Amino acid sequence: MEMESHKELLKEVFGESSSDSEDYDPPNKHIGDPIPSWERIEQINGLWLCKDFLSPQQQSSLISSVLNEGWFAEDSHNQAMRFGDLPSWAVELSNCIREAVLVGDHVSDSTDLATSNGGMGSCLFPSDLLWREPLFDQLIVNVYHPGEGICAHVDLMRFEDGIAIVSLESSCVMHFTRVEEGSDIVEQGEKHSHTGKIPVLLTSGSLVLMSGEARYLWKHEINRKPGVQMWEGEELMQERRISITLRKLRQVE
Ligand SMILES: O=C(O)CCC(=O)C(=O)O
Ligand SMILES: [Fe+2]
Repeated sequence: MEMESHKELLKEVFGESSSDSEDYDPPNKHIGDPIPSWERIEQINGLWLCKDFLSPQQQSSLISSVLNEGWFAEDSHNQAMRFGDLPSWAVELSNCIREAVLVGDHVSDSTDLATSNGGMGSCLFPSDLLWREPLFDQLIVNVYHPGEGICAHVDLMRFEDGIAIVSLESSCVMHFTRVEEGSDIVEQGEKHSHTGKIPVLLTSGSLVLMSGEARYLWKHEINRKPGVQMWEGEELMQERRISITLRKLRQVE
């Protein structure tokens, strides 16, 4: 049933697949099987990645919607921010995110039983965040040209917990570093690189969810300077990258 509703929702959001697309089978996807698979970044509680969130068709349609807004008509414009009522494609994207969490939940529950001790990190997206209305009311679209990235930061406290990032076009590596690196919190056991940076590969169509520790205790950055964007021993090709970040403004008391 849930699978059906997800399918219906995707159809509603991105339209019925056109007849000429019937012979097109996106890689790693089975037709009629849109259940998203969630990957937990094990070193970072509250950080989840859904690599197959958007099909290639959905990605193209989303890129068109974004570019049709006309926000990036001039080359010097590389960021657009919207508050409150979001464009319909962003509302639809939010709905898809909620649905992907609901449908994917079961997958993560079963893996968690085997791989985690049931701590905070095992929760894909806390239900109080998932059911708030609206789920998101702030949107940032970033367009990155080759060489451009974003410095290490924790998102501003004016935003609530629960942040989503959808990636489009060029893949990139986002690095996560603990806030107060070098303080007394030392992980037992497994050692990571001496920099303590955790790399996460963001491919086109992927969705990242950050909540809890991932949102508050880790900085994230994208450094696209030559030689930095390495994945599995290879440097990633850098062309244009578009990201869509969705957040909720904190209520001011
Ligand atoms: O472009 C991205 O993937 C991340 C953007 C981001 O971290 C931000 O706008 O706060
Ligand atoms: Fe950010």
